[in-house]
Amino acid sequence: MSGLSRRGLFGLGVAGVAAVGAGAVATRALVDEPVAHASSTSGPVPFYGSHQAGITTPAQDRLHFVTFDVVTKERAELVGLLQDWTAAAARMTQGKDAGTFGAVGGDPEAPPDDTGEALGLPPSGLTLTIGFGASLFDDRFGLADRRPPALADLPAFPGEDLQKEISGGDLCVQACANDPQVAVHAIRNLARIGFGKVAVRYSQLGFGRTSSTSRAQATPRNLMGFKDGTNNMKLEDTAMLRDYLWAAPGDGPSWMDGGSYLVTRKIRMHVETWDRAPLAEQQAIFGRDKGKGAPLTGTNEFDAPDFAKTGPDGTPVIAADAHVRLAHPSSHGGARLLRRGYNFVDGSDGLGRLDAGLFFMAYQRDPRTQFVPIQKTLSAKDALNEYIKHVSTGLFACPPGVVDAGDYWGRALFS
Ligand SMILES: C=CC1=C(C)c2cc3[nH]c(cc4nc(cc5[nH]c(cc1n2)c(C)c5CCC(=O)O)C(CCC(=O)O)=C4C)c(C)c3C=C
Ligand SMILES: [Fe+2]
Repeated sequence: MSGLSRRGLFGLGVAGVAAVGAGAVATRALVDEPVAHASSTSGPVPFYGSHQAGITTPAQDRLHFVTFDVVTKERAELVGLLQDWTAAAARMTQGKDAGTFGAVGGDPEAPPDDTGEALGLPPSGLTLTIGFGASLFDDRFGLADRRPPALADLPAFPGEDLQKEISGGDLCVQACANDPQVAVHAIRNLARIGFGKVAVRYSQLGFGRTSSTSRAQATPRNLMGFKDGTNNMKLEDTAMLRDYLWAAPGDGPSWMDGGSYLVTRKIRMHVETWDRAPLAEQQAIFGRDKGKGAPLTGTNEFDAPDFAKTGPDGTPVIAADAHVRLAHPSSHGGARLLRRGYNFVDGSDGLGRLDAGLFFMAYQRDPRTQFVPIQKTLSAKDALNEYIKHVSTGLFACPPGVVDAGDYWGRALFS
């Protein structure tokens, strides 16, 4: 038993118990799961599927995001690591220890193959999602001709103040869960397994998802107090996901078919300044009401904004520099993003200010026609710019899902 699950069966839910008890049979059933989500906040999310979990999966409450630099020069070692990581990820997402012996089941004279801090905790909706950064496609691993055109470096945007030490990375892993200890445990164990082959470049903790990715979820609030994610792309929007989320055959190299591109931006908020801005100004900046999240031209949260509507003075009710006007698909030829960001507070900055903001994450089919034009517009015109600063950036090609236990993260890229 200890080799199968050191965390026990409680909280696993029906699918999790089946996975623990029935091995390969249960795994096969998980492959057919149409949408990767847990039946409860503590249950398991299926790991295997044609797309990676953690993208359309209803956004969990907690994030531990990490990027790694690959330090080995051997392609075979990198492939071996991806295989080992995949096996550990398949286990941990189902509430098992990272390795088959576990935190306490192995040789007492050897380091345990799991660090142990998730012992007794349920799977908590853990998803692990991998991405490959542009730097992986340099001359080290023979991948230069496999770099997707959509993984083009992001241009510089006005006003950003990017810190190299917390930007980029050869690989990224997004761990999302409804228990922060479960997300941290997963990243820590991947880093442990990668010792000598990869080195952590930076990591970011997040809390309080700032987007809904399913219509079944209530819209959460960001640290500016506004509902965030109202007009996000959601897993129920099947046609939009096809057009704006998943890389399709013919888009680029076939190894990315069924994958998606992740843009990350750590965005510091000047919360103390924001908190001194009048309510009317805050609402004008977003173009939405702070209470219900309704557009300033409507009454309810999901009313469509009317950008043509003018007030008694003849000026637009939703201002020309309002965030939702500038980011709206109608300003970008229909382009959309699947936003999946998290709030962060990294303590204080030594100057009496909270080091707080939004760890923005957005998945898309092609950043060149989605994130880049939207951010170009926002960086040039958004009234919100007075209160925010982009301090880190990342762009990653997230391959399609791992289909079964014989497959591994990025297999099509290396074969
Ligand atoms: C380049 C993309 C975007 C960045 C960067 C960004 C930063 C950012 N956004 C908020 C808060 C809100 N954003 C909202 C909507 C919204 N934002 C983007 C894109 C970026 N935001 C899009 C595409 C949209 C949807 C626009 C639409 O279709 O109406 C909203 C409104 C509610 C909602 O629909 O989610 C809020 C609030 C912050 C605080 C921020 C940087 C710190
Ligand atoms: Fe936004």
